[in-house]
Amino acid sequence: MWPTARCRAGVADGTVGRVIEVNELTKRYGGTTAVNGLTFTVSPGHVTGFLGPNGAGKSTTLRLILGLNKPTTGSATVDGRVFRDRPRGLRHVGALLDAHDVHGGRTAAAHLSALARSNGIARRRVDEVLREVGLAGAARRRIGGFSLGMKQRLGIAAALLGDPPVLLFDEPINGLDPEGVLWVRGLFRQLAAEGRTVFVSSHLMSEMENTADQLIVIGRGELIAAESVAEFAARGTRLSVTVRTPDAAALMAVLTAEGASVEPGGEESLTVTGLSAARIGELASHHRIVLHELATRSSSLEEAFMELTADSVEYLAGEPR
Ligand SMILES: Nc1ncnc2c1ncn2[C@@H]1O[C@H](COP(=O)(O)OP(=O)(O)OP(=O)(O)O)[C@@H](O)[C@H]1O
Repeated sequence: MWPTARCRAGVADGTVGRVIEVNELTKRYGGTTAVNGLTFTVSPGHVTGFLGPNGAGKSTTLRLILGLNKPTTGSATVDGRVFRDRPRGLRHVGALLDAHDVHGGRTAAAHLSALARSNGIARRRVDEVLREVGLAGAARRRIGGFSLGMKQRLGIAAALLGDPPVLLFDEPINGLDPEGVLWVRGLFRQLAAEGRTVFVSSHLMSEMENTADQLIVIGRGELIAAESVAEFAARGTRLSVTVRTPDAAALMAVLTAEGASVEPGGEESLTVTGLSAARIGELASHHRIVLHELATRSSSLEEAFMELTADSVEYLAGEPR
């Protein structure tokens, strides 16, 4: 839970815009097109996952939303305006972009105090956010000695410092231990439940499926999907049936003749698509083929993500040695 002292002015007064709008956004670096004609909206009250394989353009898009880089064409706005034109800084949008991008010689408290001062934020927020992210005990330690997980927590503290209605996080789960991962998921959901806009990038669907309720998926700088997690999951729900039988060749012939697509696996198992488990059972019984296993499985969110982004994966590993 939030400390009672937590200020909520920006959130509670309802006057601060929370919608992120990305419109026909393109960013080129010389011959590299990092972002290509992206259009999407991120709304308050949700955790929106921003997914894409390595090099898809997620960090570039977040930097453009924050006004840290200029678009080649198109626009990225928060509350209808380019963010760098807004005077309220960290009190409007909080962001964790790169956890390493901090002065290692400073203490955690000094780092946050400097940010608070330059953004007109009360000093007491420094202690509040340090407590919130579990770093109160490390407040006087130099950041240079922090683990990646501690730096992520510090970056999250900095994002929360101004109690902003809009929050962006670039790969915040990297380096966190299991307790940290659970904590950060709960934190994001809590922030969204408070009516904030929470936009979180990741290259792993598994990190997002228990956290986000909306998804923006990109590949090679282009939009692949913008929908709820439930809608995204439905795309990938291609049912397959796993069958184990000592007579795999005979069953394969029967099922193929019925129009199913059958892939042989190890240990006398077959993976069948295009026929229900019930129909496979009937056919096996009719042909007196013994079954040792008959199980339906639906493809996971991770598989749906891999399928959808397969054509846009830039960096593929070779065959294992
Ligand atoms: N400053 C830059 N100069 C040149 N190319 C850049 C620059 N920033 C990003 N790129 C290129 O733009 C593309 C998108 O990079 P970006 O970092 O936005 O992707 P990402 O989805 O955040 O990837 P990752 O998950 O690996 O962090 C990549 O091909 C990258 O090499």
